[in-house]
Amino acid sequence: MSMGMSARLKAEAERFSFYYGDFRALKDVNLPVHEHCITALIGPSGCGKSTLLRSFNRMHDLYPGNRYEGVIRLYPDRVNILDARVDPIAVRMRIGMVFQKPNPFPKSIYENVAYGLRVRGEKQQNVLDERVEEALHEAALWYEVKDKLQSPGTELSGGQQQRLCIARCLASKPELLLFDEPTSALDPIATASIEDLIQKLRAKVTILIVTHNMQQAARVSDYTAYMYIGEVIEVGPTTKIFTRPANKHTEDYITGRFG
Ligand SMILES: Nc1ncnc2c1ncn2[C@@H]1O[C@H](COP(=O)(O)OP(=O)(O)OP(=O)(O)O)[C@@H](O)[C@H]1O
Repeated sequence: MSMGMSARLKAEAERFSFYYGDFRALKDVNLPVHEHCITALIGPSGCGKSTLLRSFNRMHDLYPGNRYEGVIRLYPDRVNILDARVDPIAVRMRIGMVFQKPNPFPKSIYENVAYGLRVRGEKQQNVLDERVEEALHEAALWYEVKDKLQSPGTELSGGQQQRLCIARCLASKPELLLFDEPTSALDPIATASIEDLIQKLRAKVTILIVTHNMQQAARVSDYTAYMYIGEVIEVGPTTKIFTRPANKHTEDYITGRFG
């Protein structure tokens, strides 16, 4: 087993289905998410990768007509985060999300990172300063921004903005981080630095990542789940999925015969 492998679960989807109105976008999905590992969701366009990822922090709650069925369990407390009694805001404190396009708030670098802490009621300046610096270090951005913390976050480069968004998530000390194609808007150099960062982050946090780039999945992830038309067809250690997939469909996709 490689460094990132762990037998412990951080989360899992169990017989999970999702509906946009009458349209069933996910069908009885089972997906283990191992603690301190990187799990990649791959599959052809429209197979449901983003829909599944967004379910993990109840993003679909924001639109009427959307419906979850089944279970998404978070460990160690085994709470079903889809339970109507569970507050989605509380879920999003434990499970952060980084989007495809960097989306810093129109605020200073400092305030972007301090945001989640302020929302939680943190008022002590020294605590805020410390957490902001720590999160910027963890996101490998501190040395680039330490002398301009009051500048607008939106004035950073694309790759820096993405690391700022990662720092914003990390400041709240999430247990699980969701990445939705986090490098698709970035150039190859910024992409490499984000990939490097994601790999380092798994020491602190569990990671679930959607990528349309198979090479990226092969490079960064410990586990890969192959999805097709709303189903998880196969999931396992990345090396196995890419060299000895059990399913013919997975093999055809991996070898580029379709998709
Ligand atoms: N808001 C929505 N309302 C209705 N259907 C939707 C909505 N968003 C997505 N879908 C449908 O759900 C299915 C899954 O879409 P999703 O975006 O999750 O796929 P994906 O694998 O992430 O695709 P891509 O790689 O192209 O981003 C598709 O058939 C899509 O058309």
